Parts: sequence; structure tokens; C-alpha cells
Amino acid sequence: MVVSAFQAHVPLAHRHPSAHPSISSLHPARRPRASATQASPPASVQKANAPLPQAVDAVFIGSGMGALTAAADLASKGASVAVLESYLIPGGSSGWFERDGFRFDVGASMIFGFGERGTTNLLTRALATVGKRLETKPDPVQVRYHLPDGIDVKVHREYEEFLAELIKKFPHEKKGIRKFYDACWSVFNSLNCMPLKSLEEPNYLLRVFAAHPIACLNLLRFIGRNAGDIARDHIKDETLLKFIDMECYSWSVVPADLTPMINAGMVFSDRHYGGINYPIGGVGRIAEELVAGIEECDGCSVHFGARVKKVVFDGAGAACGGQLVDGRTVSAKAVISNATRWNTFGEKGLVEAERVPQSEARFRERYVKSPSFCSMHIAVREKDLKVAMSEEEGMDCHHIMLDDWGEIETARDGKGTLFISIPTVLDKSLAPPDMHIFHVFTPSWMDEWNGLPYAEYQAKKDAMLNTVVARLEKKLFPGLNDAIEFYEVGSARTHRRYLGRVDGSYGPVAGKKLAGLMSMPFNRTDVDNLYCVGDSTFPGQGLNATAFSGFACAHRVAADLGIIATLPGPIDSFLTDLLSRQRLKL
Ligand SMILES: NC(=O)c1ccc[n+]([C@@H]2O[C@H](COP(=O)([O-])OP(=O)(O)OC[C@H]3O[C@@H](n4cnc5c(N)ncnc54)[C@H](O)[C@@H]3O)[C@@H](O)[C@H]2O)c1
Ligand SMILES: CC(C)=CCC/C(C)=C/C=C/C(C)=C/C=C/C(C)=C/C=C/C=C(C)/C=C/C=C(C)/C=C/C=C(\C)CCC=C(C)C
Repeated sequence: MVVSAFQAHVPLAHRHPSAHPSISSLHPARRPRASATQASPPASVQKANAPLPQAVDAVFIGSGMGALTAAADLASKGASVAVLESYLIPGGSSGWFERDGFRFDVGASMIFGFGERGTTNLLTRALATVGKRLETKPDPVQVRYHLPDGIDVKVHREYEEFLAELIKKFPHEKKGIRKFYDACWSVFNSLNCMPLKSLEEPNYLLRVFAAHPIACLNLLRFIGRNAGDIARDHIKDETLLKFIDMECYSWSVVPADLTPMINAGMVFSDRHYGGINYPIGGVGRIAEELVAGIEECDGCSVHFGARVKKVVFDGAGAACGGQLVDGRTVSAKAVISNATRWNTFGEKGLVEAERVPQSEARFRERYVKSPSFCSMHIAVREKDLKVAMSEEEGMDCHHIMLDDWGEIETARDGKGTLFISIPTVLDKSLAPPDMHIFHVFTPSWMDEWNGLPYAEYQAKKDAMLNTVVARLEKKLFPGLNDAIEFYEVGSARTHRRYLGRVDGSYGPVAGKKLAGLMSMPFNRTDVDNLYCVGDSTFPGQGLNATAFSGFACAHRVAADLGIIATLPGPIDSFLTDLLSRQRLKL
């Protein structure tokens, strides 16, 4: 099937601002967006969609960053892979869409894992597995916070510069601040000195322990802890603790008490080590290049418009393929689901109810769905903004805004935490000259949107936009209202529809206080030959995190397929099962 330019850019959300007098009168300068771009779809997408293979070593359900990383790594090791993606372009939440010469990132534009050094630069490494590389633009500031109590803090790329700014605000906590963030460095440095592969492959564990015993022991010290515990070991000031809650919430969507310390160590240090780097041409370029690289490998293919209905099983109850909604089947020795845990094992999931293993109950008891986001993608005319927009004049790409601490997690209707990215500050190629892309998103729940009739649904989107624009105008971007060229709002329903994620959820989060990452599932499941990859697996949300899950998954699958050396078969099986039984007790 050839994907037409129009199909490849199906609207993310349908919206008709002109149909709502309140909106058009509030924003006379706005116009409905023009029809979807007629530009050609990317070469990767055009080339993909060869006929489905009948049988491969590994079949992937979905093409999010977890699956693409794993598929690329397996392909580079000589395995044959088929990636089946239900949508028309790759990447899932790291995909893109185009309108009128603008290229919007579907998800967050703040990208970790693109550094040049160490071992934690997993996006650089994922691309390298298939001989690809992307030009990136270093971001001098990870994020600028605009928080209650007058907290206006920039997280500079330079660690000491960030600490100095925070300490200036909380001088009485000088020691505690350094101790907390230094603890994060200790986690990061331990990870960043070792190859990162599967924690459920004993041969790797033995080798890595032999080569890096101190780093491994340090990671074991932190793997069962949460960032909030460590913060409170060192910090007493309640406002500073709230700031650290926000530091965690801004990427984990839970406060520090529920945020695993390993992930906090990664995020709070890598931003100063590899740094935040924006891929020129947009976040979607990562998925495009991975697809191109996978397709260049013998026996490997990526297919779009290929929605998998169910996992297929053999007579012994082992997974042996994926069946599409149109009935076609791809047989495989390993079946890897990049759908969320709920979409894989839940009601109407890919695995029929009677085959769902008991152990999944354990996951559901510990993890809940995080909220979705209401995403406002806005095209903005620079000349009408009353603030300087260039990096040279001090504009930052990413901002987080909150007006009242009480609303950090709970506020609805656009009154809670606002995440703002303006990727055109770093990459002008994303928009026509003198135009900017504002991506503003705020946590939002499916129950706010479900069942709304069309007119109410559209009105709610517009109301959210108006609330948010008013807040941004007042605090950060005077003139924004009149500078809007066009906009597009996505709700939890949009995320569910286009990303296939249950309730449009951003991913699983701890439903209660857990021991760090100890109970986060790895890639193997209790169904033979069925694996999971992506943010429903260790270590959770984030592109770099899902790239880790991809490498880990590829390593374990390659071991099971006999492509890489393991301990002798029976010993490998015995130790792997022992490790997984031990984790089940936790
Ligand atoms: N800046 C950032 O760090 C950033 C940016 C974007 C995304 N992300 C992260 O990406 C993570 C998600 O990555 P992921 O790997 O878990 O995947 P994903 O959810 O992004 O992608 C899954 C893909 O699987 C496809 N799919 C689902 N069910 C299918 C089926 N039955 N048949 C065929 N295809 C199916 C979906 O269409 C989607 O393309 C999120 O946690 C988010 O944090 C991070
Ligand atoms: C051998 C023995 C005995 C022991 C071994 C011990 C061992 C080796 C343990 C190893 C543990 C490992 C390998 C852990 C690896 C962890 C990794 C790689 C974690 C990576 C985490 C990355 C994260 C969490 C990245 C998150 C980024 C996100 C979510 C970015 C998105 C940002 C937003 C949504 C915010 C956007 C904000 C604005 C303002 C727009």
C-alpha cells in the first residue's frame, strides 16, 4: 500500500474555530488552519509498506521509540524483523504532523539522550545501530520555571550555573541542594560507565558486575528508592521540596515521593552532561531515520496502516505471531508489543482474557494510568508578540508555569501546570519565516472529554485554549492572543485515537508509594515468546527511557533467539527464572 501525502498527515484533531462565534470574536486574527499539507511524505514512509512478510524472527506491534530502538538493534544483529504500525507514520508519541508549512511535534520537544559521550546517550546509540545520525541543536537551558513564591529559575546546561541560581533563591539550603543533586550524579555516573543492556540476561549481569562492581552496588543502593526520600534526607525547606516535586512532576507526572531515584538521577544529570539537544527538522526525524535504517537491513520491514488485532498462539500456548484487523498474519519466533500494558493485557487487549497471566494482576495493583494531556499546537506570528523571541535575546525554548502550588496535580480546565515548548527558538526550519510554534500542554483526564457531543467537545477545546492563552499573555507572552495565526487542540480522546493509548494516558505511574523501580516489569512476560517494550516497561516514560527498554528488549530477544552468546541454555533459563521470581516477591 502506498501512503498518499494526505493520508500521511491526517489531522491530529479536527477543529473549526470559525464555528464558534465566541472564539472567532475573541481572536479576530485567527484563521482556521488550511488543509493538510500537500508535501510528499518522507522517503522512509514512501519506501515502507512493502508486502507483509509471512514469517520473521521478531514481529513488533507498534512503532513507538521503544519498538523502533529494539527493531533497529535486532536488525543490526542480523535478525529479520517486521514492525506493524497501525497509524500512517512511525513514532507514536514521538511522531509529527504538518500544517501549512509548519512541522509540529506530537509529544514533548525536550529531548534527552542525544549526547556524544558515555553510555546513556541512547537515542544517539539507537540511530547508530543502523548507521544513522541526526544533526541536533544544543539547548542552553533545559527549562525555565515560573512557579509560585516568585520562583523563576532556569535550569542551565551548565550544572554549577543552575546550582548557583537555585542556591541564590534558597541560600539556607546550600548544602542540601548540592547533596541532593550530587546524589543524582552518583546514580548517573554509575549508569554512564557501563553498557546498558537487559537486566534479565544473567551473562550480561555477571559481566557488568565483574567489570563495574562499585557502580553496580551503587545502583542497587538506589534502585529501590524514590527521589522524594533522598530529597528529604538532605532538604528541610518546604518550598524547596515543592520545587523538587515540580522538577520530578515535569517529566514523571508524579511528585518526588513516587518518582524512582534511578530516573531522577538520569534526568537531573544528563541535562548537564549530554544536555538537551533538539533534532533539527523535528522530533519526528528520529523515528523517520530509524525506519529508514531498519528498512536498509536484509529481511527487515516497517508497515503502516497495519493494526494488529491479536497476538497469535501455537498449540503449546506460546506467542507465535500477530494478526492484523484484516486477517493477515505475520508469524514470528518473538512477538513484541509496544502497546501499553493495558492495551496488551487489558480488556479487549491484544491477548485474549483466558491467556492473560496471573502476574499481570500484580502490575495493575501497583501501577495506574497517568492522566493524558490537552495539547495546544499554536502557530504564532513573531511580529505581533510583545516579547523578544530569539535565543540570543534570552528567550528559552521550554517553560513550566504554575500559579498555585495546590494545583500542581489536580487542576483542570487549563488552570494547572502548563508545559510550554517553542521549538522554533532552536530550529527555524520548523515554520515559515518570522513564525513560531508554541506547543502548550497541560495534564487532562479522559473523563473530562468522554462522551461530549461534537459541539460541546469543540467548545471545551476552545475554552481550554482561551484560559491557557490568557494565562500565558499575563505572565510570559504579552500579545500572544493577537499573534495566533492558527491553532489545533488535541484532547485525551485525540491521544487515544491517534496513539492507540488507553484513555490517551501518558503511561503507567506508581499508584502508591513503591520501592523505586524494583517492581517495574522488564521486557519478558509470563507468556512464552511474548515481550513488551516501551513506557509500560522498565524504566518507564521518556524517549531515552523507552530507548533503554528497546535496547534491553533486543538484548533479551537476541539471547532467546540464539543470536548472542548467553550462559549455557539450562543455566541461563534457571538464573533468568530465578531473577524474575525474586522480583515477583518484591
Ligand atoms: N521528549 C520526550 O522525552 C518524549 C517525546 C515524545 C514521546 N515521549 C515518550 O514516548 C513514550 C512512549 O513511547 P513508547 O515506545 O511506549 O510508544 P508510543 O506509545 O509512543 O508508540 C506506540 C505505537 O504503537 C502503535 N500501536 C499501538 N497499538 C497497536 C496495534 N494494535 N497495532 C499496531 N500498532 C499499534 C501506536 O499507533 C503507536 O505508534 C512516552 O512515555 C513518552 O514519554 C517522550
Ligand atoms: C549486576 C548487578 C548485580 C546489578 C546491576 C544493577 C544495574 C546495572 C542496574 C541498572 C539499572 C539501569 C540500567 C537503569 C537504567 C535506567 C535508565 C536508562 C533510565 C532512563 C530514564 C530516562 C527518563 C526518565 C527520561 C525522561 C524524559 C522525559 C519524560 C522527558 C519528557 C519531558 C516532558 C514531558 C516535560 C516537557 C517539559 C516542557 C516544559 C515542555
